[in-house]
This record gives sequence, C-alpha cells and structure tokens, in this order.
Amino acid sequence: MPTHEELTEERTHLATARAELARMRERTLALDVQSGNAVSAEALAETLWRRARSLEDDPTTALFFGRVDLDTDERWYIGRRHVTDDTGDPLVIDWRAPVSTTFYRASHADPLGVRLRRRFGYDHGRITAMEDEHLLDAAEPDAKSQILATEIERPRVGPMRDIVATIQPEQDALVRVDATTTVCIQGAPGTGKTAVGLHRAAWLLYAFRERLSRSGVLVIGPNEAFLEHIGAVLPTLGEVEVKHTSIEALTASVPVRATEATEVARLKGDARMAQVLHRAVWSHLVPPDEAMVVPRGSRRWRVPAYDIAPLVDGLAGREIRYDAARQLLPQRLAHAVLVRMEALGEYPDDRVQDAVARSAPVKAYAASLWPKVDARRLLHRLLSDADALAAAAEGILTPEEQQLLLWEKPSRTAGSVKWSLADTWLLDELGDLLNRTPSLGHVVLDEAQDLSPMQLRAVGRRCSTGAATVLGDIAQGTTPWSTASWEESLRHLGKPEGVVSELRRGFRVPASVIEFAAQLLPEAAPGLAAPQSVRDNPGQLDLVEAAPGDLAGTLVAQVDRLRGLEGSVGVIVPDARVAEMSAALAKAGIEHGTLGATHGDVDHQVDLVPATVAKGLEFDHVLVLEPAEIAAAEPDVRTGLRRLYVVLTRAVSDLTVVHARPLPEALAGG
Ligand SMILES: Nc1ncnc2c1ncn2[C@@H]1O[C@H](COP(=O)(O)OP(=O)(O)OP(=O)(O)O)[C@@H](O)[C@H]1O
Repeated sequence: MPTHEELTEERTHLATARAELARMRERTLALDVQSGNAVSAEALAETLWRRARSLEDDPTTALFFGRVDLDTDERWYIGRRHVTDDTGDPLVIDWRAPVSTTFYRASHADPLGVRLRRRFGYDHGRITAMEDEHLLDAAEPDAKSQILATEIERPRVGPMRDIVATIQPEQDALVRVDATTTVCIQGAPGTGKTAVGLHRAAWLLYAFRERLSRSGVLVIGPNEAFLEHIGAVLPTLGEVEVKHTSIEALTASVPVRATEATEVARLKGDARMAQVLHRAVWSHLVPPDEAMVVPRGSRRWRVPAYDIAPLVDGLAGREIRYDAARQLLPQRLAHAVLVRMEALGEYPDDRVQDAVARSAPVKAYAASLWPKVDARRLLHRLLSDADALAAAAEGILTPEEQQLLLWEKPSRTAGSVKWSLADTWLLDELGDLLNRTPSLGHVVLDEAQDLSPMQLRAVGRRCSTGAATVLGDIAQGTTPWSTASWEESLRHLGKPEGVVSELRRGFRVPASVIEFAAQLLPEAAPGLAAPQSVRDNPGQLDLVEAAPGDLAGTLVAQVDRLRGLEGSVGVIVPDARVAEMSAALAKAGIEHGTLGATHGDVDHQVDLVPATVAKGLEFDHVLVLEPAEIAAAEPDVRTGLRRLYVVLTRAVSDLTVVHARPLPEALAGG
C-alpha cells in the first residue's frame, strides 16, 4: 500500500504537470504568426490553434493515470499527452509513446524491466487511490486491479469514453500493430472492439503523424446513432481530424429513394457484379478498323488502323482506369502522327503534338474508339435493357440472376431513376472503374460482418494504399449478406494478407445477462462462444410478462422504475412499435430521445431505440420489448435470433425483458 507521503508526492507531481501544461499552452497562444505569405501564415495559425487545443487541460480527467519505474532507474508517468517542463524534461509521457507499452503489458511473468507499476485512481481530477505492483518480485501474487474494476463497473452516462487508463494487454497488442498491417478483430459483444479500433486510430496518428495526417484516417460505422455514440472518443484523445462516416453515407453518391427485394440486393452485393461492371465498362472500346486521317496545313497525315490497334491495346492493358486512359489517347494518336512527320524530315516539337492531339479529327477519332462512359447512364442501361445486361453478364450470372436484376418498370432516363442502396454500391464500383478512388492512409471499419462483398470492395478501395482495422462479430451479422468468414471478407476488401485475431474477455455485459443471451448462440451462430465476462457485478435479469393488451402500460411502468436508477436507459423495441411506445412514454410524462439510423441523442437519460439501430450501442439499463416480435421482423429465423442477440447484449448493469407473447424457444428456459 502506498503511504500518505507517497500520495502527497504524487499529488504534487500532478499539480506541477498541470502548471507546466498551462505554461505550454500559454506559450503556444503567445506565438506570433509571422510569415510573408498569407497562405502559409494561415496554415501556421491553424497548426498553432490545433496545438493550443490539444494542450487544453480538462480538470475532470486524469492528466496521467500510471507510472512505471524501470530497472534502469528511469521513471515515467503515463498520461494523455506529453507534458514537459521548461527545460524540456518530460513530466508526463503520451500513452502512445513506445515506453508506455511497458505500462500496459508488463506482468509478473514478463516484467519487461518494470520494477514498479503504479495505477492512479481519480475522483473529479484529484488522485484518490494508488495501486502498486512490484513486477520483479516473483513472490508477489497477481492482484486484480480495483481501478480497472471501478472503471468497468461505473454506470454509463452519455456517449462512449476513451479507455486509455485501462487498456488491457491483449487490446494494447492490437492497438499497436504496425501501420502497414491490416488487422481484423473478431469479438463477442462488449469485448472492446470499437474501443480498440478507435485507440488504434489515435496510436497510428501519433506514431505516423506526418504520413497519416496527410492521407487521412476514416472511421466507418453502421449508422449515425452509432457515430454519435463513439464520436467523442478520438477528440478527447486529441485527435480532432479523423473523419467518421456511416457505411451507407460512404457510397451515397446519389440519394437512396428505393427499396428492393432482399434477393435482388443480395445479388447486387455479390462480388461477381464487379466482373459484370468491369466488362460493361471496357466493352465500350471499339477496335479501330479505319485509318485516322489528320489534315494539317497542305498535308493529310494518315495512320492506318493496324498501327493504332497496339496503341489502344497498350493503354487498355495497363493498370489504368477507363477514363484516365481515355484522356491519354489523343496524345498517343498525335504521337503516331508526329512519328510520321519526323519520318518525312519534319521537326515537330511538343506544341505540335499538343495541337494535333487537340485537333477536331483526332478528338473525334479518339472518341469513336474510346467513348465517354457515364456511370449512372451505364447502370440505368444495364438494369433496364436485357440485351445490354446479357452482354456484360454472360458466363458470370445465370439467366435467372440476370432476370432478377432487371427493373420491372425502368425509368425512361438515368436522371429519373430512384436508386436503391445496393445500386449505390454498383455506382461506386463503376466510379472506380472510370477513375481511381483516392486512398486514405487508414480505415477503421466497425461492424464489418454486415457488409456485402461489394460494400467491402468500396471500403477496400478507400484504403488501397493504406491498411485497415476491421472489427466485428460474426454472431451479430444481421444482413442477408453478412459474412461467414473473415478470410473471405478480407479478400473482398483487397487485404487477403490481413491478420485475424480474437478478443474474448467481455467488459460490458454482466454474467447473468450474457448467459441469458448466449442461449441463442447454438442456433444463431454455431461454433461461436459468448464473451467471458470480467465484470464483478453479476448484473440483473428481469423477465416481465405483460397482459396482451397492456404492453405499453407495462413498458412505461418499467421505464419509470429504471429511470430512477443512476445511468442511461435504453428502451429497445421492435421498429414497428417506435411511434406507439414513444407516444406512451410521452403521455406518462417520461422525457426521452428517439434514436434512428440517421440521428443519435446525447441529451436524454432515456432513449427509445428501434431494434435495428441498437448495434454497437450500450446503456446502463436496457429494456427489450417483445423479443418474439423483434425476431419475427427479420427475413429469416437465423437473422431474427442474431438481431435478438445484438439487442440483449447492450446492457451494462441490468436487462429487463417485457413480453406478452411467449419468448422465443431458445430463451424460454432462461
Ligand atoms: N480495457 C478496458 N477498460 C475499460 N473499459 C473497457 C475496456 N475495454 C472495453 N471497455 C468498455 O467495454 C464496453 C464495450 O466496449 P466496445 O463497445 O468497444 O465493445 P465491442 O466489442 O465493440 O461491442 P459490440 O460488439 O457490442 O459492438 C465499453 O463501455 C468500453 O468502454
């Protein structure tokens, strides 16, 4: 046990570090932007502003949360950011610095040179507890950290928080995987996949700041409610520039105004569609069969078709996009003319080649071989014209599949099409066939199990020159195209060399709740196990049967009970009942927010959550209404059970299930 003097010493160190942080910030703010050039002055001012922002001190969070004393006699305080005194000596080391690894990973079995590891417990920015481990002392037993336990057990309020103070060794190893490696993390609910993905983004930006802040880091999540839930984590870690997007928004180059049958969407999400579209685009090329004739001055230059064919083949054979190559063709044709001029003793220069390339006959000839292709018009034609589709899909899709793709009532023009979500995947693929999609430095893809192969391709081309962190749980796959194998997902992502790891320890769901939900697994996801809950609190499970006509009344009474407790309350209901239950809550005077795929809520203690929006979220107290109805709303039994598994695993403290219909069979014994 640390002594009172030691506690006082540590508080003094904290006060010094805070004062030095304030000094660093003042100095940054006092720096005058002096630059002769307005653009660079602006850039500099922006950098300084960002730096000043990153030096803001939040007195309610821990400036440092750990300390390691090494056998080399070095002592490091580990915290959210570097703090140095005015001689440049470090008072606090950023949790992402290499030396901080020792704090997270050292153990009695493998002390990594750590003599003492000290964890600090805080209350409103004041050190209130310390835990010491002497890792070189083989006789000292491994102790369970109370500070970690307190952090995991604390009631959840508001959006997700960072976990820098308590990152676990297996999580730290994944956070710090080298920047060029794509990692895929499979993990049951609450094992910290999202937390690891976000901390990995922050670590990458620290370790490879120059490269990644230029190329960018993107976090992709299932919907806007989820993005609002996780959106504060990176900014509190000082990373304000990481963009967040929902998977739908990623490919939304056109508004989505149509829905379609599941089997059509599934087929549009099939990777074979990429081959169909590839052929559809490149089949626009017309082999030259006439000579190109270019009048210039008094002469007419003639390049025979057999000399042009290799030029076209040369362009088409390269790893070049259709449109980029199309724009190169006039120059190639002009060059062929120049070669002929030179052969006859002329000395044309580059300007002549440019002029020839821009001349009307060359442009017209190039356009006849390599016509302009518009993605929307092409997709409109493929989905409305059976012959056009057959030409592109022959040998790739069966005639029945082609029939399935064709619209029953095609719109007259591409401009008036009501596109579906799956169409946006196809348009995105077409866009990339025409012009290469710029790649970011790193993409963190959450809830990746739900993506179709074509969506994975869309994500993959956005990190084609970078790497990805892929997070998900096969047992939580609830789309008709959700993946059965991470190896396959990685292949579609274009990262077959990606490394698959698993997280097993659950930090969210207490034992009684996870045991109840896990009864679904044998049928929902054979072979996958529930997390091993590391929670001390066994949690509470209440099954409340409502009289058939009194579902809303029972729900209101239970929510009223739950809101009297500390922490957030998530009321997860079948999508079709959101309006009814919201009205019932409002009538009873229970203030609440309603989450949707397009919006979250950070203001209310009580949130009404449509079952299909609950993925990735967590609440202290969860009420699930009518499980049988939630399951039945899905297109098949397995997806229904998986949806239930997702909604039943959102609780941190307790789960209340309100039902009038019998529970699904798998849960009935619980
Ligand atoms: N090392 C840790 N220390 C403290 N809290 C942690 C730790 N790891 C995870 N948690 C907490 O556990 C909860 C679940 O984490 P997270 O949402 O990242 O899990 P997940 O695996 O993405 O879950 P799901 O599959 O349900 O989306 C969060 O509240 C997170 O802060």
